[in-house]
Amino acid sequence: MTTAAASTLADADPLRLYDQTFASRLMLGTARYPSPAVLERAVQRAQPCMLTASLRRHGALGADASHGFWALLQRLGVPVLPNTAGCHSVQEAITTAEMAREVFGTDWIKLELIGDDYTLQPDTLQLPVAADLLIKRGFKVLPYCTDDLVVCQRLLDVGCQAVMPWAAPIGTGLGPVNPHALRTLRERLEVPLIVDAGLGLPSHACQVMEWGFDAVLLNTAVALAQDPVAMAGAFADAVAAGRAAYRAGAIAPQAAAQPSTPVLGTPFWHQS
Ligand SMILES: CC(=O)[C@@H](O)[C@H](O)COP(=O)(O)O
Repeated sequence: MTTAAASTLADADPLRLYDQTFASRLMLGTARYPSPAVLERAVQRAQPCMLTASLRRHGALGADASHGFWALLQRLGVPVLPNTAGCHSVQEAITTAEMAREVFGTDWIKLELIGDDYTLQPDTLQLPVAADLLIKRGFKVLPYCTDDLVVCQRLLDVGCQAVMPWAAPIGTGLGPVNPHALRTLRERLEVPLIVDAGLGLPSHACQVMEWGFDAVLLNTAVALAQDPVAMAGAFADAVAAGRAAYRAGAIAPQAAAQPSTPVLGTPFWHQS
């Protein structure tokens, strides 16, 4: 953490995941940026709490680019959250996680287990199996999952201390396609919930933070924006605004109009 202890751990409202606290509630992916320089500036602007990195992509870059990418991650000084992107089986995910632990020097892992190549929907039946095995091997697992309540409960049953439901399929930018399911998760689960994937606009991020989600993880909406650095900043501001609104306590919407101009002599509303 660099900036004045990151605003005193984001004004004493840190994100708590496993045994660690983080000042920011934004996680950023590192793929698909126009250049490493743009990625670097976007990260500097957004000040995310974690950066995801794919071991498979890292390995596929070739020696020079791979070293360059690793040097960039180290220079940025943001904790790395390796992922198991592209894995389709439990064994593949475990092997990839073990390699990522060595390469990136961290026990954190974003568990991605793809069940359908067209929608990139997670394999929700195998996810708890993989999470269970990874936790037993000492990993801090953040599983990318759907917004299915029972799947999330199973992931918590095997020891995940947070879950990452999607807003929409990866890379679509659709925003929360099933608000009811997401809000049900928030009502029923008392663990950190991170909305991961499918966010397209800062207002999507603000919306889910207003609902009480603890953080968001996104990549495409920033990396493919016309100005990724400005968009990174817009998302960081939106996440902070949504969190502040959640903590401030919103009014309940109601159908009937009520005058907001005080009646003479009763300038303040008070409960009787
Ligand atoms: C980078 C990463 O972890 C992605 O797999 C993640 O799910 C982000 O999705 P979007 O690209 O839709 O934001």
